[in-house]
Amino acid sequence: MSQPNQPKAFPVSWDQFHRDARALAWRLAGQGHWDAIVAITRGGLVPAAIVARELDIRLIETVCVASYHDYKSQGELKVMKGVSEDVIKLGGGEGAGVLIVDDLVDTGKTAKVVREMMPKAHMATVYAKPMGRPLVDTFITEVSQDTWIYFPWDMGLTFQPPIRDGAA
Ligand SMILES: O=P(O)(O)OC[C@H]1O[C@H](OP(=O)(O)OP(=O)(O)O)[C@H](O)[C@@H]1O
Ligand code: HPA
Ligand SMILES: [Mg+2]
Repeated sequence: MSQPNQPKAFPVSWDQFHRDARALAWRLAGQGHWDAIVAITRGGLVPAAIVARELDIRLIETVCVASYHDYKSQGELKVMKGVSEDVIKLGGGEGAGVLIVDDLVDTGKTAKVVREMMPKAHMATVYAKPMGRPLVDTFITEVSQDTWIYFPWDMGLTFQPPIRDGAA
């Protein structure tokens, strides 16, 4: 289940993800008001929907970034769609009043590219690893750098052999 270069696994159920994303919304609610959310696709779409519902934010934009092209290694980072100028200018420019949402920050590469587009925006993720943590303003749970987070939309139920049959 773990990635070859990340020996520890942190599987997250839908239930757990919903709880953690809602906890993120609670934390954000005490920190101000946002005019819009920019969701970093695709992983950021799910927490963005939950945070938008909790904070009653109706203006949702996407920034389409892909950094991992397979399940084994980090590929080139590609920005496939940027953020509209209208959203960047909302709170006076440079992303002021904008909340950027992603599922997690790992190396921080994705967050860095998006932050450069909106230096005054607030960056929020549900999970964070130590390398990327300095790039995030608000997050809920930190896991170690050698942990791979398994999101519920990437998983399915599988049969588990009984322990007495030799399961590890
Ligand atoms: O901090 P980093 O090392 O840049 O990694 C974090 C990013 O990697 C994953 O996205 P990915 O590009 O795999 O695409 P996805 O959201 O479509 O799964 C994750 O959803 C973050 O956006
Ligand atoms: O730990 C992770 N889990 C899922 N996707 C990711 N993309 C970067 N790091 C991770
Ligand atoms: Mg992503």
